[in-house]
Amino acid sequence: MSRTLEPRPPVDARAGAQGTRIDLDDVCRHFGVGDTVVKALDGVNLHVDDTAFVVVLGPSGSGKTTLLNLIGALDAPTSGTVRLAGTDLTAASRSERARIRRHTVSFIFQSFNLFPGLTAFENVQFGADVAERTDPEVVAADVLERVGLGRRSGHFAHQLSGGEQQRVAIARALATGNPILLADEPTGELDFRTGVQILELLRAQAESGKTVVVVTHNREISRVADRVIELSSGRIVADGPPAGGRAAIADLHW
Ligand SMILES: Nc1ncnc2c1ncn2[C@@H]1O[C@H](COP(=O)(O)OP(=O)(O)OP(=O)(O)O)[C@@H](O)[C@H]1O
Repeated sequence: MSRTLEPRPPVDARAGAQGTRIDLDDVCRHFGVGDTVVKALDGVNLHVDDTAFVVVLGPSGSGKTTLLNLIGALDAPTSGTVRLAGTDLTAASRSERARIRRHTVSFIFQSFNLFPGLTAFENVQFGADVAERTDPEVVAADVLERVGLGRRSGHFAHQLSGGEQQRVAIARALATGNPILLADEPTGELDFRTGVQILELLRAQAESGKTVVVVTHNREISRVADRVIELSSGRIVADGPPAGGRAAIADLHW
């Protein structure tokens, strides 16, 4: 019996009226290491109020992953407030933060992080299960098709190329239906051609109504962003559209 996918709810219906909003006010994240304090983030103000493809750029150690972890409710700031889709994460209970992780944000990692003992289909279904989607199997089949891997659904991670694994990881994130995608160096382990395909897939998500935040040290990737946020030593040192205007993905080189 073939089943059809229920119409996807509009982004705002799942995440509340403020859907894809990200708000950080005066955020510091300091780590005590022995006698010293590492200021991973130091007075960050950031407001993303529309769906967009946002690239956070900065050298190693500038605070990119720390920022992503705070936006994704995986970590809490030392001071300041982080609000996601209108919910103040810094005032939220643990269960409220868990709800945000389930229904608002999804992560994509540099090293894919697929479950090796699960097939591509099962990895993707996991995303739908965690987000408590109705009919997770139908959702998984739909998103695997959308990332062009419908025919590889029975394959395990070790049977897939790096680019295919990253597409499965993106499908797993999409299967949640969550409105905000956070990607930490998603092309870092891929060759240029495959990296470009992954960027195209991520850009398409922003164009279909999600907010996509990509952190990278690769300045070339920032050329295709709607907005580029530059971090240096835990501070935002630039925030705006790419210098020279947004480039087409086909014009990238690295
Ligand atoms: N748990 C921790 N304990 C101590 N210091 C930490 C911790 N997490 C991060 N840091 C420090 O905070 C700073 C920012 O780290 P972060 O990982 O956010 O940088 P990054 O820009 O993502 O770097 P990379 O590009 O190398 O991944 C670094 O100096 C790092 O060593």
